Amino acid sequence: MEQLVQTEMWKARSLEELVRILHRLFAEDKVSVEEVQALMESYESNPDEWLQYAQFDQYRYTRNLVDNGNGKFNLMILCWGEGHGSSIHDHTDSHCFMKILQGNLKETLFEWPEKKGNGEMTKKSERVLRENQCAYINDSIGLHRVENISHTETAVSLHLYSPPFDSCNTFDQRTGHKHKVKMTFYSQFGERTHCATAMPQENN
Ligand SMILES: N[C@@H](CS(=O)O)C(=O)O
Ligand SMILES: [Fe+2]
Repeated sequence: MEQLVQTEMWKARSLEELVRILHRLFAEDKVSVEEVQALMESYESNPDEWLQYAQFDQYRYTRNLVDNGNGKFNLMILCWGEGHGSSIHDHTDSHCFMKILQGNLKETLFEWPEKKGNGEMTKKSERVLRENQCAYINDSIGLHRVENISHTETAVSLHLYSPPFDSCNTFDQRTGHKHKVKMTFYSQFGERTHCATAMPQENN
């Protein structure tokens, strides 16, 4: 029998509703990247709904777990102080959605280095992501670095990773050498954790 393909357009009216719809989408066998991206973009950031998760550190960006997606995805809020950024990194073969909740973040894309990388990494593009925009990346698109380049404003972003992962590779921009790092949460469900390591920030 012929099946009708349903192309629903979701609108998330709150963070809670966003989480609910994400659970529904990820319970299916196949998940559409465009659908998740559009859904995340449809949520209009409301600080009252996410402030409880937004814990900042003085020295580096923090990762704060909001929901573990029934094992299918991790949804987290990242808090970026003025000038904070990540190293160039991959996403461990997962899908990565990144929505801006507050402020702006600069995303720089890089090509994967040659196997025996021994030189400056190739920059592909850069862009500034603004409030409510949702970007997408995976390892076949390339590597990226994310930075809050503002000296006066903090930034907050909402990231969804599927499947969840707790380590990734960082890359030295000058040499292309990679280094595996473990990533932990600064807080989980609003509660501060004991160990917390985010990616060390290179100073380029
Ligand atoms: N992928 C990074 C954040 S970002 O710089 O895209 C992380 O999960 O910590
Ligand atoms: Fe990333």
